Amino acid sequence: MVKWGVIGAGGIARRRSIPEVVKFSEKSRITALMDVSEELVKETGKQFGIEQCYTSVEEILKKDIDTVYIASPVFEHEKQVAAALNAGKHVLCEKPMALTLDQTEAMVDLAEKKNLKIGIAFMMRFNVYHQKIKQLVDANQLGQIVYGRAQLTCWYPPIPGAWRQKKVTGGGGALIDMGCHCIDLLEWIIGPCQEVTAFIDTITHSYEVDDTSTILMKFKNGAQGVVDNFFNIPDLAAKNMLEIYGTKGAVITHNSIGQDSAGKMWLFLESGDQGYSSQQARTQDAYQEVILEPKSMYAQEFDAFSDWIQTGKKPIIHYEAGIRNFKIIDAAYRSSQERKAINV
Ligand SMILES: NC(=O)C1=CN([C@@H]2O[C@H](COP(=O)(O)OP(=O)(O)OC[C@H]3O[C@@H](n4cnc5c(N)ncnc54)[C@H](OP(=O)(O)O)[C@@H]3O)[C@@H](O)[C@H]2O)C=CC1
Ligand SMILES: O=C1CO[C@H](CO)[C@@H](O)[C@@H]1O
Repeated sequence: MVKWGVIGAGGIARRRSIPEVVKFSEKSRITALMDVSEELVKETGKQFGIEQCYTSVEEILKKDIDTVYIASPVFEHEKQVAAALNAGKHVLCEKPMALTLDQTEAMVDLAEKKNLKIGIAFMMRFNVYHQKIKQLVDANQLGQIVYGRAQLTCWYPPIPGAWRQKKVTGGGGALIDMGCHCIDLLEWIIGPCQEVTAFIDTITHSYEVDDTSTILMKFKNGAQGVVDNFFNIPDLAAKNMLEIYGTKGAVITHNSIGQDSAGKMWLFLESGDQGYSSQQARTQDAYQEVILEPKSMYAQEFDAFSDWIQTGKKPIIHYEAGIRNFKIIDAAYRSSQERKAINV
């Protein structure tokens, strides 16, 4: 078992990562927690049977842990990641890894210098439906991939003091917070993106970061893609869909993009070249539903990282995805400001 410490135990860590790792992980044991609130960290420790609970980064890093999961607000990542690496711990960092690309690259350089592992918590790659789609695409079952779309939205009204609602603490809005997952999924499934065009605005809420973002991606293999992220659509109104279309078929998911390890998926495979149909009659739903057993994304991402530490097998969530992701996000913000397409 790899011994993990958690820095920032109160938000997503308490809601999803800690409970799911404690319940489902096979290779990772959380043995220490840290959060700024003593009451919260002790309560969380009690809830999950974790005895070592601290309120300072220095304290937790002195303990006998192999690696840390950093799930504090984004503006804290840079210094906490550096502290962890300097203390000789491997790091799995929540997304986005930092506020800027420069900070992200500096973290990776430090990890390499220290000969330690660093990864980004893009847990959505482990959703069973996304894994299935990746297999179908890699096996050429959908033919040449021509289009992909990934959507993640939530209703996020102004909240006093919320770090996500200020550029200096969150790095940006809907795009960096939620779009990072969507961009990552499309690049992982379709391949590297080479050009981005975007419209990114704040049209509903009173905060400074974007609540409305649509980006158009052109991939090196010729495929095109759309990533749409909104903080101003009611939660139940959006299906958070992943759609991948190829010359031989397509897959569509509903609610597979998000924090739940669940979702629904439909697959259409063409049986042969049907020729051109001038009628365009689409009278029956040709899609078949694919039903898979959900598996905790958070437990899988921890275990893949633990495996990297124990066996050297590189996981699909290593730091390169974090750097690529930032380059595309930066290009998108620039495209929207300069009103032109940007090469990545
Ligand atoms: N992969 C996923 O599913 C998700 C990932 N995230 C990512 O996880 C990270 C945290 O987000 P989220 O959980 O929503 O944020 P929250 O603000 O809800 O929670 C973070 C926790 O860290 C605490 N904290 C604040 N400052 C520090 C500090 N200096 N050191 C340690 N802990 C601190 C907070 O305490 P206090 O509340 O008192 O400030 C809180 O308990 C972000 O990178 C975010 O993008 C977020 C949601 C989902
Ligand atoms: O990573 C994340 C997953 O989805 C959330 C919305 O549902 C985001 O806000 C969050 O930061």
